Amino acid sequence: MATTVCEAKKNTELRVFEFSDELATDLAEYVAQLSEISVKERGCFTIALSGGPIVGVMRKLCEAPYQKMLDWSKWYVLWADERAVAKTHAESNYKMTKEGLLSKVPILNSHVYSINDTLTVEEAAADYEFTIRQLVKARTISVSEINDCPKFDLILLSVGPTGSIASLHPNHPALELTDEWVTFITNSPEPPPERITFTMLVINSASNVVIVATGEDKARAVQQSVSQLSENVGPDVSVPAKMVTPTEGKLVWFVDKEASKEIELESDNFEL
Ligand SMILES: O=C(O)[C@H](O)[C@@H](O)[C@H](O)[C@H](O)COP(=O)(O)O
Repeated sequence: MATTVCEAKKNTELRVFEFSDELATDLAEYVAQLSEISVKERGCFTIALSGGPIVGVMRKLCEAPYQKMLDWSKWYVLWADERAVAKTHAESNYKMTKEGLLSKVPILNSHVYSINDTLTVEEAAADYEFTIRQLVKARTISVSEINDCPKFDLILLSVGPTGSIASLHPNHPALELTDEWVTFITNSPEPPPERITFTMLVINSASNVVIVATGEDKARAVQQSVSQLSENVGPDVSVPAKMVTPTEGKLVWFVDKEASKEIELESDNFEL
């Protein structure tokens, strides 16, 4: 199977890859292009990452030509969600990112904004929102003209088997928050239970959102999230990934063969 690219609806694209290496290569190229555009237009590139397979699929950015080509000194790195554990803990998204990306490319330490792991999860969420407010105030992070929300150049997410994204899980009240930028949960169905997460408000205010789906256990979630992309449906809190519809931005799904098993690419839902 060659790489399949579908324009599922305006500003939403679905890319399906036969091999994981192809997915990683295309993702690296896509992130590199966004970085180049943002640095040219705004002088910096703000990216928010999540956990799961994200750092692994970004691996090609640490290799030639990107390792030397990208203007890493202009990158500002934050997390769309983080587990409330110490930064040295095996489950810390920061630790995973440090080992897989930050230690391999010349991103400035002063441009890396991790969660304060000495606070309670509730305090850490408020503290992280404050950090983001300062970056918005300084215009390091752009601002949405619609709702004054932070407008990240890229939010890079991975979908969970239930359709979760960041640490927003199906039917969780956090999905319906309309004021907060960052919130916390204490009952994540996936361990560890305490996490902080961007709200849908911030995710949907980004200039670009990427959702990565790898592995057969994501097939159902991908099908549920993308099958109605071409229709105008209201928010469906039972499938958080389906709620990702950037207001002024673009969404691209990077899906591997296994995770694409339940979608019918030839259906009327997609224009090939
Ligand atoms: O820190 C986290 O747990 C995440 O940010 C979360 O969004 C995760 O990436 C997905 O739930 C998919 O994770 P898996 O691929 O490991 O199922």
